[in-house]
Amino acid sequence: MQPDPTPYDAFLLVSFGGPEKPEDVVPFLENVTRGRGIPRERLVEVGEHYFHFGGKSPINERNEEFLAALREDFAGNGLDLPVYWGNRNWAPFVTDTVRQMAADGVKRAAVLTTSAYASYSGCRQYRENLADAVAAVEGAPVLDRLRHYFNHPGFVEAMVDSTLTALGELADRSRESAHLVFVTHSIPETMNASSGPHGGSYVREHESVVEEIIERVRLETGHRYRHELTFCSRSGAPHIPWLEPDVNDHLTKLAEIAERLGQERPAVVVVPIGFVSDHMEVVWDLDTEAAATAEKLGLEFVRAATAGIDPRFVSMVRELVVERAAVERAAVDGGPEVERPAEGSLPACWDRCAPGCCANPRGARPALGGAEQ
Ligand SMILES: CC1=C(CCC(=O)O)c2cc3nc(cc4[nH]c(cc5[nH]c(cc1n2)c(C)c5CCC(=O)O)c(CCC(=O)O)c4C)C(CCC(=O)O)=C3C
Ligand SMILES: [Fe+2]
Repeated sequence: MQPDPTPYDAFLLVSFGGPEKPEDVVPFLENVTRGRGIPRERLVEVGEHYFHFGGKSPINERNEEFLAALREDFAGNGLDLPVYWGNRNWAPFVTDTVRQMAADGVKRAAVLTTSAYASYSGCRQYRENLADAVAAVEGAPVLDRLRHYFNHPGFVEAMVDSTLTALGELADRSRESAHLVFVTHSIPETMNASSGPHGGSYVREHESVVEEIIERVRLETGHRYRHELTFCSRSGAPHIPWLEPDVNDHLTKLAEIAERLGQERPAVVVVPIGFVSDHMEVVWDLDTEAAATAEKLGLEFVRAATAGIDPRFVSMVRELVVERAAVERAAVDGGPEVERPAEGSLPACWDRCAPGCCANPRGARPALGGAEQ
């Protein structure tokens, strides 16, 4: 059966954006941090990460690969929707893309952001970007932001498999005693406290993904692995608390504990559940920095793959579009209840955010995709 995309006539992927060349790095960082009170030293340091890779972030190429995979998946499954792409911080900017969509006659589009979890940075700020774009473009299409997918089977299963594959890369003798070190982007504690409709969603959603992966890996291997949720890419002023432990500190602690107990140092599998593709945080903070920390500490280190263009993750996007289309049709014609798959302890995420969900620390601004729309 052909999937029915009605009421949608387009799909829009919204992402973070990244620099393409050395001259882009400083203006990109200015876009990201405008009005955010990030210390200059931190910007210089992060700039170095980009210069280390020739001034080019991998994120745009990863998104282009993802878009190509989406187009192929949509076409192969009879979902006849044009696919667009816009970013918050670098070209193609969301507003320019929305202008193009209006020019192409798009009336209503389903929108996926590349962040899987609730938080101001990963949710409401994108909703503000969408509101800004719609306000700036005459005749802009209606934009429906799709639900967060951290617990969608397409994401969870891709991450379970990448974890199993990474475990398989460890030496046989170190496998069972290995630690799974889950990693996501650190955010200020206050941003976690205001994430989701009642606060704390950012950490809670990650914890549910961690538990689900641990349990699924146990079903596959018969072994419940020791694990921890850790954080990377801390930014901001030093006196402002951000989520911890930092991944490097955690690796250091694992080595110290082994030392104290007179045990062999454990192998570690780093599982980047907070990042959907190999962008700068993954290739720098994990593959470069955390790998060097592990090497210095004498810990065997493997980094699990990100969801990337895993076919289940790609199909998930199509399934979310078709699901939301059915939800929107049912709201109009009272059609049957729509199945909304989700794995683990939390239900499928809401489609429209409640008022105040992932509150803006700088005060309320217009945001699309709220319950009032
Ligand atoms: C939750 C979250 C996600 C995941 C959700 C999502 O995907 O949106 C994310 C993604 C990303 N963050 C990225 C890059 C940066 N993030 C920064 C700064 C910050 N991130 C924050 C949070 C998040 N960030 C926060 C609270 C700040 C402090 C400033 C502020 O309050 O806004 C800075 C400034 C320098 C610094 O402070 O580190 C940079 C350069 C890139 C691109 C990487 C590439 O180029 O491949 C991506 C995908
Ligand atoms: Fe970030």
